[in-house]
Formats: sequence, structure tokens, C-alpha cells
Amino acid sequence: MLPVIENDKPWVLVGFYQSLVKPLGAVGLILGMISIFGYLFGIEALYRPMANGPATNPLTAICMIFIGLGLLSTLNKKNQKLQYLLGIVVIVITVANISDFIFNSNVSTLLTPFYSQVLLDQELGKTNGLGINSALMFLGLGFSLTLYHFKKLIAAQLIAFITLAIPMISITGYAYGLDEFYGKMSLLTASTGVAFSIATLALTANIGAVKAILSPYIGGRIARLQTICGYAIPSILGYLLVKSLNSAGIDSFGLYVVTICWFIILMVSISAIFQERVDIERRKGEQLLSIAAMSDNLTGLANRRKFLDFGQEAIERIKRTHKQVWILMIDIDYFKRINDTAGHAMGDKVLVAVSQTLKESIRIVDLVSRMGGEEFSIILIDADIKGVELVAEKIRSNVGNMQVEGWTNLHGAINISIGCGLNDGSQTLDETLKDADGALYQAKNSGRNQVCFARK
Ligand SMILES: Nc1nc2c(ncn2[C@@H]2O[C@H](COP(=O)(O)OP(=O)(O)OP(=O)(O)O)[C@@H](O)[C@H]2O)c(=O)[nH]1
Repeated sequence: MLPVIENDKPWVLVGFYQSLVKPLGAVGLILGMISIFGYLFGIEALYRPMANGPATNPLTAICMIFIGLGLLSTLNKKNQKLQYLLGIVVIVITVANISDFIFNSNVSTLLTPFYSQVLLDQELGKTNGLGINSALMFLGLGFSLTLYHFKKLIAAQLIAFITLAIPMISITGYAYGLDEFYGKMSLLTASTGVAFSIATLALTANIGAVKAILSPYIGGRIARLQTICGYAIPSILGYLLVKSLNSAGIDSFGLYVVTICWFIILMVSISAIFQERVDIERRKGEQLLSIAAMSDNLTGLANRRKFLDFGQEAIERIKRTHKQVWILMIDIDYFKRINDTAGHAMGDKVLVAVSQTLKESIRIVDLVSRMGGEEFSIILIDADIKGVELVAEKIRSNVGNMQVEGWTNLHGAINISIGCGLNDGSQTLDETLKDADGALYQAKNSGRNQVCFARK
């Protein structure tokens, strides 16, 4: 029996990335709760990490808690409904907020807890609100979670990817000192947004562009290098230039840098998908080639090469386990006569039928190979002499009783001779092969259609 050749590398990075969902979801949830505690106990530093910077609005904190819980619930099959409901609630909150921006209405203030504190902050000239960028970011996260729940995985991945750009732009704004880039989004919200987007992307790490980028093969390695360089190099150069330029035109320069970064990442993701597809074909081709190199064309059994590899490994193993390996050399009796009387095509049919019968007569851990012509061999793993006697006899009688399509009694019986050789770890494979061959010779000389043992 030809074992399946397993040459697929483990997708370690995909597994690692998926394992980030829980910690990242939990971090976002905790940060959201810390902000709410800040409002509850009047500790401003908890919801406004930079003294003069924007605050984490209570509505933002609630979205953080809901998305964090939603991400954690994806890991528990019992809480699947919760994940979808939390996503919907976040969508409702953010849509209300975005409508307020568009229609100049006030719906979202009704949904905002600790609103008096928010008003007080605003009266004191401090920034405190759910900005349009934060609202769009949470809308994206809510949509991505909901789509994930409904198994629209590629759409969920695409939205998570677009969503990641929003907090990254804010972080670039903080790094470059461009306040238009972050607006009302606090550094805490931006960092949580990055963590959430990364976690939402991780939910679909085993498909699409994310899988392609995390591939252990060459396409993945190139894509990862391009992603890191494509983001880091323009960002660092942009930072150095922004710091050395005078203020005029800095905003548009920053915008240019951010656009370049995301355009590069988009291009890398698309090319990674195509590269991974081509690589899958290459891997399949390699797998077929290595199967072909180890198997016999006519019967599909393992060939002599596979037999030698398998036998050597089996002998190495029993040197540690102190068990026995047996090699059975099998030859079809008077096969030349079968060819001569029934024709070569019928001879081939007999070879295929014998292969099938041999395969069906042994356990899955053993190996049958075609050594060439009408000669076969079987390696029996962890067997003892009593078991081998039984198996060899069963094989001989199974072949004698097998049915071959188109074969009539006029052609005579199909029989085999079997020679058995033992390896208990103290012989080489070659020595056992010679022993089994000697026993086969003895079986042939003693009248054929029988089993002989080299040593008992
Ligand atoms: N149809 C067919 N015949 C093959 C194939 N490979 C080898 N043979 C034939 O198998 C026959 C082997 O004959 P011999 O080696 O004389 O042995 P035998 O007739 O089986 O006699 P004993 O082994 O002594 O019982 C030859 O006629 C080969 O041509 C194959 O792939 N297909």
C-alpha cells in the first residue's frame, strides 16, 4: 500500500495569527472598560491619555467593549449569536453618529452615557466626541464581525483590511504631528482600532490575501517582506521629510505618504493571492512527481525504490522497539505461460488483480510493492512467525481463489510462491532480501504454489 506523501509545510503563521484574536479582543475590551471607569469615577486620565489630546468618548468606549466582546465570542461556538448581535449594535450606534454628521441631527447624543461630562469637556474647549473617522472604523469592525458570522469571509476580510487603514492613518497623524489625520480620535482609540482590525483580519487568516501573505512558501515570504518594507520605508522617509520641511504642504505630503503605503499593501495582497495560486499548482505537481517516482505504473503499487526506503526505515525502527520485520518475496507461478496462452493484455490484467488481492490481504501499516515483472514483495511490520505463517497462507489462498475478468478455467489456475525472510534488527535489509529470495527459490523448486521460510 503506497502511503500518502505529505510534503505540505505547516502553516505556523496562520495558526499563530489566529491565536491573537483572543488577546487583542481582550485588550480592546479592557481599554474600553478603563475609559468607562474613568467617566464613572471622574478620573480624566483614564479616558484622556494625553492631557491636551482628544478623549475616548463614552460611545467610543461602548463600541470598544462591544467589539472586544464580539471578537471573544467568535472563539466560543455557544456564543455565536452574541457576536452577531454585538456587531449589529455597533453598526446602529455608528450609523446614528454618521447620520448626525450628515444631517446635523442629534440622535447619537441620546445614546451617549455620561453625556453631561462630554458637554462639560466641550464647553472647556477639550475635544470629546465620536469623530467621523472613529465612527467609520467601528462601522467597519461591526460589519466585518457580522459578515464573518454569516460566513461571508472574503467580504469580512476586505472590510477588516479597509478598516485597518483608518486607525493607521490616525497613528501616522500622531507620529507626524498632523492633527487633521486623527481629528477627534484619541491615541487610545487609534491603538485599540489597530488591535481590533488586526484581530478581525485574523478571524479570516486561513483564506484569501491574509492566508497568502502568511504562506510558508516562497510567495508568502516575498509578500511579508514587501508588506513590511512597503509600509515601513515610505513611513520612515515621510516622517523624516515632514520633520525637516516647513509647515506649508505638510498635510498633503502626509496624505501622499499614507496613500502610497496603503496602495503598496493592496498591491502586495493582490499579487500574494496570485502567487499562492501558482504555488499551489507547483506543490501539487511536485507531489504527483514524487508519487510517480515511488510507484509502479501498471499496478499503482509502490515500486522497488519505495520498498527499499520503507524497509530501511522499518529496520531502523525495530532496532529501538526490538520487534520483528518480515519480508515476503512473491512470484506468480508460470507467468510466462499465462502471457503465452492468454495474451500479454490478459497477463497485465492478472498482474493488476494479484496486486489488488495482495493489498487487500495485509494491514494498512504494511507495504506491498511490485519489484519488477511478475515479482512482488510485502513488508510486514511488527509481526511474529505465527502471524506471518497465517498471513502468507491467506495471501497464497486469496490469490488462488481470486476472480479475474475474462479469465476461464481453460487458462488454468493462477498461483503464487512465497519466500519469507526475518529481520530482527541484527540483519541488513539486503541480507533479509537474500534470505527471502532463497526461500522463494526453495518454494519454486519444491513444486510451487506454497510458502517457504528462510529460517524458523
Ligand atoms: N503481461 C506482462 N508480462 C510481463 C510483465 N513483466 C514481465 N512479464 C513477463 O513475465 C514472464 C516471467 O517469466 P519467467 O521469469 O520465465 O517466470 P515464470 O514463467 O513465472 O516461471 P516461474 O517464476 O519459474 O514460475 C516473462 O514472460 C515476462 O515477459 C508485464 O508487465 N506484463
